[in-house]
Amino acid sequence: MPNNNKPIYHYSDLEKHAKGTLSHEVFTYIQSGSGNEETLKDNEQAFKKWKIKPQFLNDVSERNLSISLLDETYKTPFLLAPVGHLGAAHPDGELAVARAAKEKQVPYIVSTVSTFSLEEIADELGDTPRWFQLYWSSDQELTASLVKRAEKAGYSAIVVTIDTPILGYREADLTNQYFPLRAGYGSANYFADPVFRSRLKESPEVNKASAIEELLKIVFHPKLSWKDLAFIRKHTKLPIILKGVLHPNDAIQAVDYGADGIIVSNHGGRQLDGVLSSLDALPNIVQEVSGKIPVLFDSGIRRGPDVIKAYALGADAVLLGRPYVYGLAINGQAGVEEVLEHFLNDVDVSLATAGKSRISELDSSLVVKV
Ligand SMILES: Cc1cc2nc3c(=O)[nH]c(=O)nc-3n(C[C@H](O)[C@H](O)[C@H](O)COP(=O)(O)O)c2cc1C
Ligand SMILES: CCCCCCC(=O)C(=O)O
Repeated sequence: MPNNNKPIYHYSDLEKHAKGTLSHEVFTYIQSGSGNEETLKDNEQAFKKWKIKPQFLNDVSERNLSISLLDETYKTPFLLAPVGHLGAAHPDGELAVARAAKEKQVPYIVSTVSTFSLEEIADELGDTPRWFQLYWSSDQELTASLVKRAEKAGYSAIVVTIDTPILGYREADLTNQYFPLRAGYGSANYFADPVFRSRLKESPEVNKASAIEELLKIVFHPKLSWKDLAFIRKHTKLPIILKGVLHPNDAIQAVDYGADGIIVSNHGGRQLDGVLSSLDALPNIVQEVSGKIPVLFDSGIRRGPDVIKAYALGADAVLLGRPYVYGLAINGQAGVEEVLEHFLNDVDVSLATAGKSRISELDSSLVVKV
């Protein structure tokens, strides 16, 4: 990566170099959180409260980083979190991420608000595992169409983001008056959709600005409630995973309403500021639903030991967010690959130096809260 030809390891260096590459508005959109950014900071701080208690002399000469999830085996212990509007970070956007994910065999959760269509991204991914993150539109027919297209394009799970009935109060973006959809990034899935197109008076090719304004009216569905999950179930055979669970009661509801998995996440501190860190939320949620449905985790993963701690606290998989986006901003596909390579090495070294050989060996006996 362009760091005087030196590789970039530190998360703070990734952030610094991305900042030097991107416009102020785009960098701020990626880096910032909502409100006073307390939750954003807490996400990283929470990892410092947990310490690893390694046990040695276990023969860790051969290690395995693979995980089992929803009847599949994934080669890497993390998936790429859905991050929208990636064309703002790099012209190749999600296509570059897809190529890097394919190279490193890392599963990719593609955002609804991607800059390229879910079909174009799937073409780049080949047989790399992929899930589709759904922003459930208030236009139900459009929602059904997105889900059907994802299934047809080989996505193997639908991730319904539940923490975004509307967008969080993002003071930094409001200050900058920067909204990536309006800036032209993130509408590809809608503009390619026959249902969305049928709603427009003029095609997006003729009047892009008006198509984006129509999209902004229906992108979220604030009326959504638990019973609506049956609607998606009717339209797909794919597993349905709810992203944004922080309360154990929501985890229990997820099981009751037939979800196939949940992601404990506070959206990287970008929705409600003042919510608890994802790591603080994890143990109670695991206690309620572990063994019933998989519990995935994101928000604040920056290094290998963070991955170890999340698994030790009961996560069945973790998602990587901002670090790979900074890699993309700095050097496109190669930048993402470098971040993934370093992360895989870091997790491998962290596993061995914690005295373990497999991700599946990580449990709560390995950590202590201080
Ligand atoms: C720039 C940006 C855009 C995001 N876009 C989406 C999105 O489209 N859908 C979604 O469910 N989550 C989205 N997220 C949240 C991520 O999926 C994930 O929860 C978050 O990045 C985790 O926090 P971390 O990156 O600080 O670890 C976005 C996050 C960022 C930073
Ligand atoms: C009006 C569309 C906004 C999409 C938001 C993408 C996202 O999740 C984020 O955190 O930003």
